Amino acid sequence: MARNIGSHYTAHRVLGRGSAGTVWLGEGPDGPVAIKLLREDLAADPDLAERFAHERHALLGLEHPHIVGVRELVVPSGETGAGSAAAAGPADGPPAGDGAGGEIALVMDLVRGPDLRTHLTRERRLAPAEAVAITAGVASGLAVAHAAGIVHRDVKPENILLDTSGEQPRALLTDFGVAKLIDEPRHGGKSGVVGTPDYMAPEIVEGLPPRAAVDIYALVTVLYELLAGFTPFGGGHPGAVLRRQVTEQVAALPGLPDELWELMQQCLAKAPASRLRAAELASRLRELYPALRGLPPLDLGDPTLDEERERPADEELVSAAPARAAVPLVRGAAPDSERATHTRMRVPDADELAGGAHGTARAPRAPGQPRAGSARHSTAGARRRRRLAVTVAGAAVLAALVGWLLSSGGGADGPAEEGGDGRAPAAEIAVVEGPPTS
Ligand SMILES: Nc1ncnc2c1ncn2[C@@H]1O[C@H](COP(=O)(O)OP(=O)(O)OP(=O)(O)O)[C@@H](O)[C@H]1O
Repeated sequence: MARNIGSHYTAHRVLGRGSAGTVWLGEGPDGPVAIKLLREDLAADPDLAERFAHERHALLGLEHPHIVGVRELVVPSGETGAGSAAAAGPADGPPAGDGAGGEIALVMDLVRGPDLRTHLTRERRLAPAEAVAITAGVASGLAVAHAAGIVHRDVKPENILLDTSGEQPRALLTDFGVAKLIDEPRHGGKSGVVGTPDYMAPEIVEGLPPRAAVDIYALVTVLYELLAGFTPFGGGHPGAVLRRQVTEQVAALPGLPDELWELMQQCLAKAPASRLRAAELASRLRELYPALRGLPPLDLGDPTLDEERERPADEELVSAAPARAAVPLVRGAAPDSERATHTRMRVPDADELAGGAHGTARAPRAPGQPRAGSARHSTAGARRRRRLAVTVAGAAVLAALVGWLLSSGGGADGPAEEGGDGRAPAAEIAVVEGPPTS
């Protein structure tokens, strides 16, 4: 049943769900739109509504062929920049944006086509030219955002939509600024980080404030994944992934032209200052594009075989995590026991922080050669893949925690054998698995 959103928009049916809310197919004065309605428990946070209202200008101001445009922001009445009022809908549908239900909704351009996760799952790996074209487009969108002082902070395949309505598919980055707004601490609250470990730049793990270079790191991680079918440091426990982000070097992808690989390595550098800026990344990728045309997807092995071998290890890992009361990904959210997994960790000492003994970065294999690690990065695994995101009370604490994690047994590749030593936990990482991507 249709519901009003603000005074100009109507939501018709659900297109998909994310961790922060539900996206609806809607209708507005200028035709079809997508409407992202934030979860009730998030929207009920007056600070969050205020932050969205405060960022209204930035959210609505980003216009670029590779960015999903935000047309309207509907926030509870009383907040600066509130959307227009309309009658509230029934409890089971999307409520209206008049403040009665306290809703926050982002009215966006409707993208006709799948998200990149869905596309990659279907294709297993993309041909270098396609992967590079997608990445170059998104990089050009990022360049505009970065020039406006906006860092995305959550670049990943789920947030890249493919418009397939034209002759050539066009990649568009969505969810700009949403991660930052949701992540910001309440007044007087603790600081924290929210992100998806596979794409999280090392400086975030180390507690530095996220700057534009984190988006470059994440985007080139996406490029790596499009080419390889798995991310450079993914697999297993999220804490282990975070530790690899900080300590391990990315494994080369056999069969990739040197120039492209060198570019990727530069953008995956641990030091943010070493990475290219978005505009340069876009133009360098476009320069490389003609030489890549006609190259087939990389031949790195059979992901189906990986799936068979790797899935049990992943499940063991989840069940090995100590059970705790559910802790939400997003601060203030209601726990969801069905999709939550958790781990808790103590602060390591200096020796432990040195880490490194349990390195788990995987070298790409020759065809047919099995790969140790998680099913999350195989294509078959991706079909069942649930996104992992991590939230940490105190980003600096995370920096210490991840170094400790593998050395004390939270690592992806040996969780069961290497249990904790019984020291009392002093801080924790809460891990929540998101719903399957639609
Ligand atoms: N502008 C849009 N046009 C068409 N479909 C969209 C649009 N924005 C999002 N969607 C679809 O809605 C679904 C949910 O999107 P949403 O951004 O809420 O979640 P997500 O990015 O998958 O996860 P999360 O928000 O947890 O990172 C996705 O499947 C996406 O393809």
